[in-house]
Amino acid sequence: MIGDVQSPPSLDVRDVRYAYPDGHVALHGVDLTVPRGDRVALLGPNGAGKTTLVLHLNGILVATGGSVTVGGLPVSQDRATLAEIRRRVGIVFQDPDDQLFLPTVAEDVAFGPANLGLRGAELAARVDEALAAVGMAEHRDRAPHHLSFGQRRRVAVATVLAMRPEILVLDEPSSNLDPASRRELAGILRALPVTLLMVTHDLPYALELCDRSVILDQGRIVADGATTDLLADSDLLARHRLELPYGFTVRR
Ligand SMILES: Nc1ncnc2c1ncn2[C@@H]1O[C@H](COP(=O)(O)OP(=O)(O)OP(=O)(O)O)[C@@H](O)[C@H]1O
Repeated sequence: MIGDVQSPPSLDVRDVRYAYPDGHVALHGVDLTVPRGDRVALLGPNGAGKTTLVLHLNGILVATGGSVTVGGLPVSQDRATLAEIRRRVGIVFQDPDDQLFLPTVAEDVAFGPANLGLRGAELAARVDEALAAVGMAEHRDRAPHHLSFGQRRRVAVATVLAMRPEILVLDEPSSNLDPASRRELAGILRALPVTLLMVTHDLPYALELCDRSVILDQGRIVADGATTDLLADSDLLARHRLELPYGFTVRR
């Protein structure tokens, strides 16, 4: 998708630094801009700082230095701002069960927008729209714990979409999915009219969904470019402990 140059970027991370309370420095000055409508993969080996960075995007962690701006609004700990930032940044965590806790799918999807004050027909329309976007409309009255893992992941995506986020952040969206569910989710994600930042170790998934990728390693962005170029660079991948599946090659 082509970035919208008229509006502020969905995400603007400037020189973000973060040290955990034990003194471990996890981010050493990260810069990342994601224009509205783009899909970007965030790659990197275990311990690179990907989760730490994601937790800065909606103010769960507070940077030791630098700034994060979402759709032009700076992340801050001010209550009203933080509530708006959390609406704008929809994070889908790896385990859908962290996001589903109500008796029915529809109630789980309604939870966020109801907290924003939506009621009645407006709320119902929001729920229908989000469930339709992930192909789960027919399951609206089922119990989330009766669904398959792949279906629960889709519902978790719907809970976030129902907030009409500025940016959808997905943590390992393809993990634990069988090949058909993985492919179906890719189709769903590709069709969403939303800015997307996808954290993944699944390099073919990054290639399939994101024109652009960034590689984070030891708390620093070490590459930022076309996914095809990055994945075709075997030296770059090896330097940062990234591996394509056996037999999978990428040509520029
Ligand atoms: N609560 C914590 N206290 C101290 N250090 C931490 C804490 N959480 C993470 N770290 C350290 O910060 C660094 C970055 O961790 P992070 O979880 O952000 O990496 P990641 O790229 O998400 O890794 P993975 O791919 O394994 O999920 C690691 O060195 C990790 O050990």
